[in-house]
Amino acid sequence: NDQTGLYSVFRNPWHTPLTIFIAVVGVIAIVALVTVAVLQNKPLIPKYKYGIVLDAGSSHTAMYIYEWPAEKDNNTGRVEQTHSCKVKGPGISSYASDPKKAGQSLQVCMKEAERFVPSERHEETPLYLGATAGMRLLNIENSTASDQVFQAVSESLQKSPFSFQGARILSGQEEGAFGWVTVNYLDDRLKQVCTTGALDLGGASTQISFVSDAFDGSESPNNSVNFRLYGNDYNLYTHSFLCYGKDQVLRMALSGPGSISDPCFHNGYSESKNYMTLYNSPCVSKRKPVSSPADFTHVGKGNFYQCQELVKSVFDFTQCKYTQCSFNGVYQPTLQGPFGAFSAYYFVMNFLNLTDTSVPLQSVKEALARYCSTPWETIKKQHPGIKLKYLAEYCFSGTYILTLLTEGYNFTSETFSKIRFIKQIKGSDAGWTLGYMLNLTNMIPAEAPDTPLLPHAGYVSVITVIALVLFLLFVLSLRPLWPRCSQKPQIV
Ligand SMILES: Nc1nc2c(ncn2[C@@H]2O[C@H](COP(=O)(O)OP(=O)(O)O)[C@@H](O)[C@H]2O)c(=O)[nH]1
Repeated sequence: NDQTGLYSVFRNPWHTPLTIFIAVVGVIAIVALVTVAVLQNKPLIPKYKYGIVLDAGSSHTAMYIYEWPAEKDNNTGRVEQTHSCKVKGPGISSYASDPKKAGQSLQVCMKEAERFVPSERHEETPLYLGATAGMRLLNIENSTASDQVFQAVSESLQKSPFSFQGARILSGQEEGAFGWVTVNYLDDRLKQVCTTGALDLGGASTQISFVSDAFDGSESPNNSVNFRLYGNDYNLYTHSFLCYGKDQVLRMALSGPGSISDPCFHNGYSESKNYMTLYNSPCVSKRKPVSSPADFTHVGKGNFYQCQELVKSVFDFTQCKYTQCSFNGVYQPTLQGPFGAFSAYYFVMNFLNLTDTSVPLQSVKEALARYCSTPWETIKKQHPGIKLKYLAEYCFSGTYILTLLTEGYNFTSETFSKIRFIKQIKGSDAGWTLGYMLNLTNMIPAEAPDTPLLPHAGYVSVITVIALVLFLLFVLSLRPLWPRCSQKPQIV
């Protein structure tokens, strides 16, 4: 008994086998809990999926490769453009007389895509070709030729290792709506009520798309597109003006009165051009004079204000059967919200150094007027690296853009400042291609996806803190077993 008593005085209660066992199991459990929480929620090694879209425009074709993390397909803002390739040569509609060449022209970019998309993903990567206004016009003019071009490009794309999903003409409404989806997706606006309008200027058509409180679709159902994205309903106004891309408007302006001595080209510019090539488009065929010479000399006289009047003459403001119209009798609700203007809007305004819309509209016009009145020789000397075809047209294109925005769409000096001229948003080009792919791959859900309560780092911290608290509680619960300072004198 005495012995036992002595032993109990010297015994460290932590050294009972049960306590040691519980302590070890407790520590292992906590370490395991934290490790599992960290590993389970750590983003896996990035594995990406890919999608390829070819934008067959009127003046050229461009290929875009998109990628997104394989395990998270439907979170906003996660699909990114990783590569783009400009196809050499003109748009596919220019190959009407030799369709095979349209198919061949795509091969260089398709080979590039094979290098940029990892080979184990080739087979499952969807590949789309969408054609816009150039092919819409060819289809109006000669539908057999348009079918042959599609046949040729489809055959060429089927040879690629990707999963070819078809080549087709996008309607103007789709082009406008998908451009709007792209801009708002990249801007992370799709979970919000306030969205950004989209202004797209091509060579053969132009699109305007925006959400307006004043528009419910009833006045002009053809201009209405309804979306349900991430749990929000959008009633989008969109219109595509065929023939109002800048290349076709240039033809219309040239074929009108005063076309030979042209205020939209610089003083000193003089080029011999062919009437046949000018009129070979359904946009201008009605304007063709009964008897015209084979060639004409296109002479510039560099006057912005006269150019503006000439450009205005291509718009019809005389008819409108709705409460309000933009032009050509097309309904347009009151403009609302910020706008992103891309494609040729950006190329032209960027070249002219006029992308800063905080500059008053009047000053923008004055700067363009000064540019237009600069002699052609001076312009060429100032910009030696620029393709002469583009260089010659910037005065016209800038004038057309300002006229379209202010006279056509009714932007005022105040609302003009809400336009942003953009090429890319967060590294991806603004245009219809991304929105088109997101739609076809069902990557934007109608309802908001369930988002985790906490971000990864926050989640791990909370788990760690809870584990520590549990451990402390556990240690405290063993309090009766803690060694105590004995009141009794210790016998040594
Ligand atoms: N200045 C300039 N213009 C360009 C460039 N790339 C395309 N464009 C012009 O921008 C317009 C875009 O046309 P595109 O996309 O082919 O036409 P869409 O099919 O009518 O949408 C055309 O008028 C082209 O000439 C560029 O790099 N610089």
